[in-house]
Amino acid sequence: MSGKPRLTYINGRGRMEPIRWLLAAAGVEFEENFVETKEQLEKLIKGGDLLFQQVPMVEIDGMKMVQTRAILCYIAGKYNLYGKDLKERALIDMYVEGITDLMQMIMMFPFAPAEAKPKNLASIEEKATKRYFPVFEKILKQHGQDFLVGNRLSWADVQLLEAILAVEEKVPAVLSGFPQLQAFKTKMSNVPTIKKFLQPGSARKPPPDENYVALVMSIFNL
Ligand SMILES: N[C@@H](CCC(=O)N[C@@H](CSCc1ccccc1I)C(=O)NCC(=O)O)C(=O)O
Repeated sequence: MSGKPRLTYINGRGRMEPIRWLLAAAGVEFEENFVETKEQLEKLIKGGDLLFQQVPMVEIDGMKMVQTRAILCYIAGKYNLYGKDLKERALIDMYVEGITDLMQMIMMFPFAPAEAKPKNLASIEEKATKRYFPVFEKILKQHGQDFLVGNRLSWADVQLLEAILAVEEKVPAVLSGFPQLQAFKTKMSNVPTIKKFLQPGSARKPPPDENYVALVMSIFNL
């Protein structure tokens, strides 16, 4: 037993990627157990470790945690990335939930039929530039700190950086109208633990491709 958290999921972003980001930002090394076939998933289910017969599952502090948000909340609390008090935690929850709504669109994009993809991409760009990014541009301008909440790194900063990079993979110029977010991206990308995660060879997973889509479809009933 290494003592490190152990992540069970497919070798791809999916629902586990925000967990990888948060652990990496916290400077926590982790192990990965990749589910590669439907049979492996069924074996895990039979083994009784998956509370709702689903992954992600993270083994941490003697627990076999499931449910992505529950896992993220536990990690944020454990590694002091969840604010200094209830009100800061409330802000972090609001920001993270909003960003998660945007990330859900991105997470499901690869599975849309080809004819729907142009419309879905336009919708991602529309929501990013008209609903979500303007909110964080204003917060950063008004807050006058490097971080979204308080004056230190939190889960919200990590989730926003992940979302900025994910949208830029589809819409490279998406930050052209958001100078505060451009500065935020540069500063957050240079936080040592995040900078290390952004280096090639880290546990960060690549953008979804057709192999990833085939893998997910072969294992899960999407
Ligand atoms: N509420 C749960 C949902 C977990 C979930 O849907 N897990 C899927 C794998 S992620 C699937 C996935 C992978 C990539 C992109 C989108 C999606 I959805 C699963 O185990 N399905 C098996 C089953 O439900 O029987 C969470 O947040 O963790």
